[in-house]
Amino acid sequence: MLSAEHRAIVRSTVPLLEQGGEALTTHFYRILLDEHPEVRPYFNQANQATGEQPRALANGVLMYARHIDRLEALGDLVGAIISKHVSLRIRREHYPLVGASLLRAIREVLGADIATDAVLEAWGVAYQQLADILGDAEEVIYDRVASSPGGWRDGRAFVVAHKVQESEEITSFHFVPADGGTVIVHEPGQYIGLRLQVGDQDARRNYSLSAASDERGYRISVKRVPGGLVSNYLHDRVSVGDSVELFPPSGHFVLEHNDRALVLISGGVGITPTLAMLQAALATERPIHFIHSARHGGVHAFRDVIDGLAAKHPRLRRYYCYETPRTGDAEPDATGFLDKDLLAAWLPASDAMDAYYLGPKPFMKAVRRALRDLGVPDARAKFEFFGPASSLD
Ligand SMILES: NC(=O)C1=CN([C@@H]2O[C@H](COP(=O)(O)OP(=O)(O)OC[C@H]3O[C@@H](n4cnc5c(N)ncnc54)[C@H](O)[C@@H]3O)[C@@H](O)[C@H]2O)C=CC1
Repeated sequence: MLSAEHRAIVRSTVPLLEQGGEALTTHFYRILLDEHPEVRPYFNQANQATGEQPRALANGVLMYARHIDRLEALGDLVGAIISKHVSLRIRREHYPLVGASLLRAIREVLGADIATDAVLEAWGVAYQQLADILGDAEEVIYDRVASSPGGWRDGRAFVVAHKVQESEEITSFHFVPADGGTVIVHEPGQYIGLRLQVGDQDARRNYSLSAASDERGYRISVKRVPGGLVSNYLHDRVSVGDSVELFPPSGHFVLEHNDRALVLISGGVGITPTLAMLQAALATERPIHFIHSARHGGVHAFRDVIDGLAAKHPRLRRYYCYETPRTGDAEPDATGFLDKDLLAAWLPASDAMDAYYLGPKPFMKAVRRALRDLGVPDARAKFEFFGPASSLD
């Protein structure tokens, strides 16, 4: 049971975590992955290398410690973590491994003078509280999804029904269940967990679903990431008829249904969830502004699809921005980086819209700043970003 004294100790470690949180979590991940190789499939090694994963965890730990007296203030962060865990099928038995590694890392990085037995005890109890909150919420979702029409628990075998090259670097995969059954209807914006055996490695990844659900299957659209284990394997080795294992859809970056104009702003492969959102919104009467940035025409996926929809639905306006167009590219609406001036010209009135945006981090930073400058309230500008939102400021 987390006592007032435990809470006080945890709170007092916040400044230390703020200074050294990343060093701590980098060390923590090293301990966890070295001593428990069985959890490696849950972590994308590319995100480890860039420091994204340790950073995201540092943020989570810090926010938790800061709000230990008022956990409800964590709001969206807890939902995002739970969604991520659910999509990778994190189980209760994983939490003690993480907890033990975290405590050891605290002791080794901070040293015994700071990380006293009392500090470690307080963090041990606090971590257990967090593990219980997350573990309980995750079990509820696993049960609910398993008992929904088309739902399932754990992994389910799917077969690749179509594989479609969408650009020089993005390829779509349509999966249908190997058992011939239906699938749970996902919300536009959600992602799915995929489990693959790549050589002797068991790998798990999330991919945004790039089409609205039709109960028969799912589509993801994957960018080939240089050096990426799973994306290259999918592009080069996975073909029609092959099997993959999927975990049920999850994620809370989802389209909110209302009458306001819908603004979808994406950069690169960040286009994927906006495609599912667009499809869903086209079934309503909402005006839609679809804004997409690509480096050039060769890597611009789904242009034909969007152009076709815009020709059919006059309330869909589409705008494309190419950073550096190549000779022979179809004409974009603007060149260079998407910025405030372009958005000002392309957006509807700021008080009558909901914006959703995602793409690479510098793009998201630029869009966030521009939307704020244009008077779009943060509550009307939603984004998906697996790291501290403050790092977008
Ligand atoms: N569900 C999710 O959260 C998803 C997230 N993503 C993220 O989206 C990102 C997409 O990356 P890529 O396709 O590699 O992008 P990319 O490198 O091809 O760039 C996409 C666009 O962003 C623009 N851009 C870059 N820096 C900019 C800046 N400072 N200001 C304005 N525009 C800028 C580029 O000009 C380009 O037009 C990935 O980092 C991925 O993590 C992608 C899919 C789903």
